[in-house]
Amino acid sequence: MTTPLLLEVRGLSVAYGQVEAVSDVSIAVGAGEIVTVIGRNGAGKTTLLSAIMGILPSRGAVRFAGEAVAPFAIGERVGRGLCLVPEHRALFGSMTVADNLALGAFRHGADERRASQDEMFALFPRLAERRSQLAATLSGGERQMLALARALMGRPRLLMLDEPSLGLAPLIVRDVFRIVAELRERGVAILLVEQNARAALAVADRAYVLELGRVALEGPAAELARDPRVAASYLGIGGRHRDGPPDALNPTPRMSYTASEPPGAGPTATPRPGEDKRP
Ligand SMILES: Nc1ncnc2c1ncn2[C@@H]1O[C@H](COP(=O)(O)OP(=O)(O)OP(=O)(O)O)[C@@H](O)[C@H]1O
Repeated sequence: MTTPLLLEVRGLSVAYGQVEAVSDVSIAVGAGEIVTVIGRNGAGKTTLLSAIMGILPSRGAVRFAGEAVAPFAIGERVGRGLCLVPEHRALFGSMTVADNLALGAFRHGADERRASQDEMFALFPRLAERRSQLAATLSGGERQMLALARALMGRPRLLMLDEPSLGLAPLIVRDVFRIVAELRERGVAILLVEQNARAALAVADRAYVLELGRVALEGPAAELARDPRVAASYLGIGGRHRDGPPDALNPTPRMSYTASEPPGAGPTATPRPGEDKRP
């Protein structure tokens, strides 16, 4: 990766009681990058984002913009430019679109808030048309747009999106991913967690495949999209459907690129503990 690292996660593990949902996960997001983490239901994607945000306790190291974030509570992480749009979108249904947006910039002064709102209404014209409408009455796609816009009101440096395509019609999904690509152009880095592997790999620069809480594959998104195991297990191409066995990429050798290797260097193995590194 040539861009400076914005987010660096090293050896992150998260347990619910005795059950480890995320195990020794290392991922990185460079400034201005879109990085996606794809995986099936229960792979640990939401848990990973929650731990990075400080919502869940974890072991391992998380650095954001060169600083270890462990001492910072959620609000302080937000203040530093780290923002999460959760899967359930967490809007205030009985408040208007405009008021939901204002909440996203509650730390900013009135002038900055107004400027951010104007910017959001330019980026999301449907929200501008519905500025006085209650959030509860919006369509699913509009709710997702509002959740995105509200997060952007805080002017994040890294936006973490948990399944933004969930429950949306294909045309709306296309709109959401178009906005995600546009955010990169505006300098916002994106960590995108998705089950919709096809759309996520199409928009992302780099990708990680999470299986049973572990990184099974990583590399440039375009290369992973061509990887026959990803195609078979996550894109429904070549025989095996994405609803196949839960650990579909294993027991084949775990292939990956590490963040320090140049893109295009070809797949390398990410060994599990006690497993040999294979070519
Ligand atoms: N609060 C909790 N208590 C106990 N186990 C949990 C809790 N939340 C999640 N888990 C378990 O942790 C594992 C990872 O869940 P997680 O929600 O992170 O997966 P996910 O990849 O985001 O799945 P999905 O795509 O369905 O949202 C699952 O086995 C899940 O059942």
